[in-house]
Amino acid sequence: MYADMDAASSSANTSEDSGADFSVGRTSPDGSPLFNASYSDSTIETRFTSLSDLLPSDDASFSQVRRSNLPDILDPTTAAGVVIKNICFIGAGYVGVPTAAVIALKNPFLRVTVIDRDEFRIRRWNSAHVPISEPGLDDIVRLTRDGSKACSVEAVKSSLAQRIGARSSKISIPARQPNLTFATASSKSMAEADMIFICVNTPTKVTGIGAGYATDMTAVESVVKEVAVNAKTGAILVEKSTVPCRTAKLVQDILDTYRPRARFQVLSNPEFLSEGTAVKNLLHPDRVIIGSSNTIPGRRAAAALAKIYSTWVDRSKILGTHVWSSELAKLVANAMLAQRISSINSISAICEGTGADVHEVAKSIGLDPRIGPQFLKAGLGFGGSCFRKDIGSLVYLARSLGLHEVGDYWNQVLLINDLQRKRFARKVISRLNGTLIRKKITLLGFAFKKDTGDTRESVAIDIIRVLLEERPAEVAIFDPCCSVAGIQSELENLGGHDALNVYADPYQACLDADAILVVTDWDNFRMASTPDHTNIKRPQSPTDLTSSTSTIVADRADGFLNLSKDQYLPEPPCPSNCPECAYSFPSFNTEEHLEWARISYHMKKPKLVFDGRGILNATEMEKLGIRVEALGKAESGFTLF
Ligand SMILES: NC(=O)c1ccc[n+]([C@@H]2O[C@H](COP(=O)([O-])OP(=O)(O)OC[C@H]3O[C@@H](n4cnc5c(N)ncnc54)[C@H](O)[C@@H]3O)[C@@H](O)[C@H]2O)c1
Ligand SMILES: O=c1ccn([C@@H]2O[C@H](COP(=O)(O)OP(=O)(O)O[C@H]3O[C@H](CO)[C@@H](O)[C@H](O)[C@H]3O)[C@@H](O)[C@H]2O)c(=O)[nH]1
Repeated sequence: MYADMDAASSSANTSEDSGADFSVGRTSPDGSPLFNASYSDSTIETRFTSLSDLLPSDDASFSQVRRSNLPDILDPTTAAGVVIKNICFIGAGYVGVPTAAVIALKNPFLRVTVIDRDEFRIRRWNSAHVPISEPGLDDIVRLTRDGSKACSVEAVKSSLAQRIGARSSKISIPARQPNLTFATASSKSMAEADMIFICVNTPTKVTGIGAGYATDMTAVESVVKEVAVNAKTGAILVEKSTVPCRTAKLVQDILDTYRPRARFQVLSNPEFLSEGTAVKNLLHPDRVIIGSSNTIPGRRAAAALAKIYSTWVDRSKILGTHVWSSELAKLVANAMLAQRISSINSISAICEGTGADVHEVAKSIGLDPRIGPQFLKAGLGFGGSCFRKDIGSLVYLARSLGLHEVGDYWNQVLLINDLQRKRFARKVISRLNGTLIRKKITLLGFAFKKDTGDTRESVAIDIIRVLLEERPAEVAIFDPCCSVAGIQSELENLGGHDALNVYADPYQACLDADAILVVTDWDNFRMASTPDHTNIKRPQSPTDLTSSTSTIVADRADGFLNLSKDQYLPEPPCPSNCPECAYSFPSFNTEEHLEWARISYHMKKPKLVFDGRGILNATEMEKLGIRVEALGKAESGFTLF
């Protein structure tokens, strides 16, 4: 797979490179010539002859002035004269909309427009059926998209009132004008924008040079061309998407090619939010990184962006860097986080062979402040749309620079992640006596992590693939947040299979299961924190699947806004034939815990539950007759002493 990469740096004049379809061109680390219509193939060849071509020093537009002589981006005077009134976000996805909505919320005098070519997505953002399930997001979208009514709230309950020292028992909140719009029409929104955020997807290439590792820049390239044609001169382009290091040069090259006389500034402002906590992360970021060129206009553009963030982010958390550092920092942040997960997962395999408990090991090492407790949760490994692709991009970058050992080092993080899923699936098969024929296996969870309905790079798919090879009678799937139709469409990647069934009810999914696999760390799948087995209502008959469950307090992001429900304006009405109104979502109340006693009653012996996320208390489950097998703990029956 990598053989082509070295060849590419010395001989780019291949059939892939010379074709007009840029989607299959090299994208990292220095793909800009391939995206620049003005370069001939011979130009490309000259530019790829040595490693020094890949280094920033050759790039005048990004390194004109020594950094020490540049104005401070946090100094409000640096942005003087840069007027930002209209902002356009391109890409109405998991990053584009939460970021746009929070910027709109905190900057009521800015007009924010989110555009996307996906009409279905835009229609849903303009409806009561927002397409992304993210705690707190629907509140912010409603407030910024629809505006709000004036109202008063009880001061005693309001942290806002406490902060402003209000004496009255009520404080008045004025009406708010809408300042967030969703649209498919792109050229007008781009033409009006003073600042344009690129938030489109940057997946891994699936074919061509670097397939499986390099970033597919098709969407970025396409929107930058549109921006070049439509944007007003002086507009600031912000890379919000995660992109390979030196993409800003690629962007600048495209702009120069299509609008040679216009002047644009290109910034890098990577996003670090995690799904499930996106609103929380955006409202309280650890840091905001703004990368710019080493030029005065570059720093002024960075200062203008810093000013927008500083309406709610402490200036000490806003860091100005060179654009290459900012682009690379995003890949490195994800690689370091994922590396911790693979490191602890590699230890989980050792634990299984030695009798140590990986959770005890993780806790023990996490107490060392130099190591810290975060991202040491052993289990099925990382899924999601980011970690795999971003490490792939880093591996590709290193190998393209001839740093093969460095590439191999980071690639090992991916290999350990794959291994963990395989080990889990093999463990299930082995515990079920090596055969799944005539057996029902239930997967609890399909989303790549809790508190999201996102199924991209779901761990579940890989596990199901292995299970299906053993020809089970049924693989049943339940997730509290993913729609049945959404899971079914993901399963189509497996080529469709009669044995696969998606349930909207967890108890139906678990009925008569030979084994249950906990695949996502949903809090609902944990046992209630104070289990009292004497009080657990046992079903009277195997068909009694109706009893209610205990309640947990969900860690939701609501309340961030100090909002009274009286403030909301009515949501846009749905047409009578609204397809989303007919969508089937799980009937399960997402603020309830599963009743494991009830599940146990309906399971087949030996009542095996495989805990892929380390969220179940094996001792408590044993009281219900359930045997829990987990990654990172000694094999059942293993005794050292
Ligand atoms: N999802 C996350 O948690 C997260 C966090 C940080 C960074 N990122 C990065 O942000 C970027 C976007 O990720 P996402 O999860 O929001 O992706 P997404 O798939 O949810 O959204 C991307 C959107 O871009 C739209 N799009 C693609 N090409 C377009 C075009 N030519 N014109 C208009 N719209 C177009 C798509 O229709 C889609 O709605 C990626 O680079 C990703 O790596 C994602
Ligand atoms: O100790 C841990 C922590 C996480 N995970 C798994 O790792 C994956 C990713 O989790 P998380 O990082 O919480 O979610 P993401 O939404 O993928 O966020 C990551 O990817 C984003 C996209 O680039 C970045 O912005 C975030 O900073 C980065 O945390 C999930 O499958 C988790 O189950 C573990 O297995 N063990």
